[in-house]
Amino acid sequence: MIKEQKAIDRNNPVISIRGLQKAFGSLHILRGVNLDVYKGENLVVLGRSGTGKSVLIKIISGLLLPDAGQVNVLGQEVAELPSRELMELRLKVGFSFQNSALYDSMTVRQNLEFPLVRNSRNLKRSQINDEVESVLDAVGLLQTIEQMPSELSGGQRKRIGIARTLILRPEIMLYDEPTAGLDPITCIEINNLINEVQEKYKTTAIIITHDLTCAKETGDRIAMLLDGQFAIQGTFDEVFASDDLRVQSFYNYNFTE
Ligand SMILES: Nc1ncnc2c1ncn2[C@@H]1O[C@H](COP(=O)(O)OP(=O)(O)OP(=O)(O)O)[C@@H](O)[C@H]1O
Repeated sequence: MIKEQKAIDRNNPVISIRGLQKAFGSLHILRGVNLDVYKGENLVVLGRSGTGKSVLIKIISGLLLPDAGQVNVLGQEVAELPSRELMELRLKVGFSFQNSALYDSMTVRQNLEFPLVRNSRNLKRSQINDEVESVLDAVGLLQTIEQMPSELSGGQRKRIGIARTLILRPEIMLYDEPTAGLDPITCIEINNLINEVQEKYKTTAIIITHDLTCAKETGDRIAMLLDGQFAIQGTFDEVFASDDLRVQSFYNYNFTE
């Protein structure tokens, strides 16, 4: 099922990138990336392994510095922010890591309380409980609240990882390979969850994936990273109607539906 098209305000980018370059030694990964991500959209970034997708979202969240170019997130130039402002911006940018490791020695409740208590020190016990329960309910796992991570399935752990990012109510969600290593049914559940999060929390998201079903079902727009630049952007159908051979071979090797 292709995601329904929705109205997107293209005058209002929450992420705006111009001329972004990043190299590691002689390896030039990002070679003049331009990208706008608009409020409320799910943008899927596709690209072969090693093309720099994770590097891109690490730069957006201030975890890595660019070599050149502008990276504006929620109205601020990330590379120019003093550390305190960068910390504040990071709270608005939720990063759901590929291997969203939970603390094994803590219950689900404690795992979710941890970022909340660390970042919002003045919350009352009852507010913390409410927040934890609300976000767990949103990912459909309220019943696991007192369980240990080892008692959960891979898909459930992934959902709790997303809940842990959501609990700080970020304006932007960055998902790094959200369906990697999951079986097809669990992938569908995670795709649905990404769309539910967008609806319920009105987040803007960048979703990095190799999984074309995930791209089709979660992406309002797709951007393909090819040779260090976003050469092609559009809806899923628009991107894969391209006769660019790099796009065609990506499709043929990755689409399994
Ligand atoms: N901190 C770093 N130091 C040196 N090289 C790095 C660093 N981070 C990433 N790289 C290199 O940059 C390239 C792009 O890495 P990145 O993780 O962004 O790829 P990717 O497109 O996300 O790939 P995959 O789909 O396999 O996760 C790789 O060659 C990687 O080895």
